[in-house]
Amino acid sequence: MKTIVIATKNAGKVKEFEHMFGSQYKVESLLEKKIDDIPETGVTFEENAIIKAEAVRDHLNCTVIADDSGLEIDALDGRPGVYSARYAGENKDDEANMEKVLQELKHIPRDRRSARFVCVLAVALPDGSVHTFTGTCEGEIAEARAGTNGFGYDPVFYLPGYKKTMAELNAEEKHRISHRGRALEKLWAQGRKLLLDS
Ligand SMILES: O=P(O)(O)OP(=O)(O)OP(=O)(O)OC[C@H]1O[C@@H](n2cnc3c(O)ncnc32)[C@H](O)[C@@H]1O
Ligand SMILES: [Mg+2]
Repeated sequence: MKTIVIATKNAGKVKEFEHMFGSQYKVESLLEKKIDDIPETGVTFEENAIIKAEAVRDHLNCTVIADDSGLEIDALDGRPGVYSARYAGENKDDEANMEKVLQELKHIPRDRRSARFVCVLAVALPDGSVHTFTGTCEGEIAEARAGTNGFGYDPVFYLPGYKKTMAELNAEEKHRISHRGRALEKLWAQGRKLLLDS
């Protein structure tokens, strides 16, 4: 089976990639490789995805996929955005991040709680090229956490069409509509050849 390297140390993402690449690839991540933390110095998801993919590609000399993602809240002018992982502090605490968002939106009524998840996948190839694929998922910030599936901000991300938070969907349902699922769909449709040829 072919191996695909995902340049992430986020266990929640790894689980989703394992699910999505399914039987076709053996997924390896930075959880089991000795690679220093890569500073995410970009100001856009795309810049950060490219930084992570290229750094790991240059280190391992193979095809690498990186995922930079986050939550954009309209009432907060798009924050936390690229700072989603460290919104409440350097230790990347999902609970603290959600609490901060809920507090900041405490007095914001339902019709002004719109938000979206964004995911940019960057595929860096050994020939030096890099290709990006973007997916988004629209929703609202709930007034309280609900659900235990998924990871990160999923318990506070409410999907009006489903009357559930992202953390109340099962893995299949999340992948069908999520920012990551949609970005991967584009990668499959437009960039699959990149992976097959590499
Ligand atoms: O950089 P890597 O090593 O991949 O891991 P990370 O956790 O730092 O990942 P990002 O820099 O892309 O930051 C993403 C942030 O957005 C959150 N996030 C991304 N995708 C999500 C999803 O599907 N559901 C809930 N939260 C998500 C996640 O919890 C992080 O706080
Ligand atoms: Mg990160």
